[in-house]
Amino acid sequence: MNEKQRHIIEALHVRADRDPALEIRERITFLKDYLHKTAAKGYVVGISGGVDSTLTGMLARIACDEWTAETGKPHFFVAVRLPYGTQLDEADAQHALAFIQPHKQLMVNIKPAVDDAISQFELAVGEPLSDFHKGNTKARERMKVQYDVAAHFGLLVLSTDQAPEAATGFFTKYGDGGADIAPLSGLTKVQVRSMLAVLGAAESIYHKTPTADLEDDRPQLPDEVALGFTYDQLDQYLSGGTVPADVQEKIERQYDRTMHKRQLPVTPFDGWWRQ
Ligand SMILES: Nc1ncnc2c1ncn2[C@@H]1O[C@H](COP(=O)(O)OP(=O)(O)OC[C@H]2O[C@@H]([n+]3cccc(C(=O)O)c3)[C@H](O)[C@@H]2O)[C@@H](O)[C@H]1O
Ligand SMILES: Nc1ncnc2c1ncn2[C@@H]1O[C@H](COP(=O)(O)OP(=O)(O)OP(=O)(O)O)[C@@H](O)[C@H]1O
Ligand SMILES: [Mg+2]
Repeated sequence: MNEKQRHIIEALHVRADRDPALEIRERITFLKDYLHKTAAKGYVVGISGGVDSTLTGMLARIACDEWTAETGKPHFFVAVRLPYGTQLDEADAQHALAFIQPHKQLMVNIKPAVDDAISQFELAVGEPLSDFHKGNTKARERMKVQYDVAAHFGLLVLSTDQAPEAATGFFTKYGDGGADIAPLSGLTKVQVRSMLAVLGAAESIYHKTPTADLEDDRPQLPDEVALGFTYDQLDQYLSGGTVPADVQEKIERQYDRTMHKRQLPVTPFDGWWRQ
């Protein structure tokens, strides 16, 4: 393992030897501890039908149940469906909701807001926003809705970010990257899947192909196609293993290129970007 790989693994708190049952318990405790500290009434997250939000939602629902029982005060988890119009894999999102059993479910169609924003952009600039950039607008609109729900009900917004996404900056800055608390931090993708399996999710849920599903022109595009390497390879690298040299180079380049996404806005007092 070279120095760079060791640095990335440490910076992202990845550990290959995590026991799924133990991780479930520790992360639920973390979510309860933060409710205790902040006196928030619970948590909210967007449920897409993908593995990351399903695990995040399940941990949050259990944490809220336990904290309600322990304090005698009601705490609750709100799941928000945030489709852009009709979602092709809506059935998977419904399966995820049935598994999680959130205390409250909401559905906000982000299409009118996103379409309005990009048509006003086009009016102002005189050129259309690309389909790729429109994808990031969708992610930011989802963030906005989750913050509205959090403010209205006195909740905190959950991030679904795990180690492979953090390492590659594979999230929208201030979109799905914008949240209050990140309970899946440091987990590899296979650890996320194993935790869902231990929690009793159906195989169709924990084996679902990851997709950001942000582009109109390439619906359901698998993350692995967009990234140019596989989650297994990313997990392998983040677990201290060996991957083909070209993949290693791509991962490390992507990590460096997206350093700004793992920081607060750059100030004159920060040094990380000068290195
Ligand atoms: N060096 C630098 N220092 C400080 N800021 C810098 C910067 N370079 C760009 N920026 C800023 O960052 C912006 C680019 O970042 P950003 O807007 O995030 O956009 P970008 O990283 O270009 O795109 C987001 C990527 O994440 C993927 N994604 C998004 C959302 C969800 C998921 C998923 O897995 O579900 C995946 C998406 O498919 C895409 O590949 C620039 O427009 C600029 O404002
Ligand atoms: N259609 C959607 N409805 C509600 N929330 C969404 C939707 N699309 C994305 N999100 C939110 O954005 C987050 C980031 O998406 P991402 O694709 O990384 O995670 P995922 O869909 O949960 O899992 P996977 O990576 O396996 O697809 C989701 O976890 C979810 O909170
Ligand atoms: Mg997804």
